[in-house]
Amino acid sequence: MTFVKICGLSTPADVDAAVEAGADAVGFVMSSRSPRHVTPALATTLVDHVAGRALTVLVTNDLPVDEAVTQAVATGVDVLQLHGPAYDAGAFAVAAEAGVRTWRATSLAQDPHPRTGSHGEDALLLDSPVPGSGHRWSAADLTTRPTGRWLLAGGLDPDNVAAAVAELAPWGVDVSSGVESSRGVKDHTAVQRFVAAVRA
Ligand SMILES: O=C(O)c1ccccc1NCC(=O)[C@H](O)[C@H](O)COP(=O)(O)O
Repeated sequence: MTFVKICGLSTPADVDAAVEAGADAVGFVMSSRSPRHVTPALATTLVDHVAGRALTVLVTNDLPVDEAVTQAVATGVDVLQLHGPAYDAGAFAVAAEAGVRTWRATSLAQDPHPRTGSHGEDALLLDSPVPGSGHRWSAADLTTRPTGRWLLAGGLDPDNVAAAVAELAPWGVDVSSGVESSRGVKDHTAVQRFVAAVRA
């Protein structure tokens, strides 16, 4: 069964909508310039609200790795998603030394031949170059398809996700702006439609 992560949640009602729709994971973004940014206090509240009903993922692209690890531990998330070129293999080693499980988010522009686990990560998320933008990258450019635990992301929505899954057979999918009514505001009906489309 395809794993589903709904990313960029910022209220307890968002969490309930994702979990009740059947999402496997929920993501909380800690990135100063994101419309989905959550403070450490809010992230902790949201993780507590999940209460084990889904995997919790802290996502960042601009925190120094030490700070990201500190926040992952403090908020109690299951996984730290280090997103983009700021994080090299050394950064993943820092997280591993602290006992923090990681996912690595990259794009074909950054990493033309992405390989799950190349930085010691538990899963790979293949995204567009601008995270959370809804930009759809071309699967035709994917010459080497990752194997193992990899998630497809970037421009997915309830109407295109089934075809994307059929075409690329990823281990999982991730969505943010494709299930929003306006930037940073989750549309709970769209969340439900997205998960149902993947499951169907
Ligand atoms: O969503 C953000 O604003 C964001 C900001 C900084 C780093 C990562 C961010 N999102 C991470 C995700 O995993 C998104 O779900 C992924 O980029 C897909 O986004 P979308 O194309 O909008 O579905």
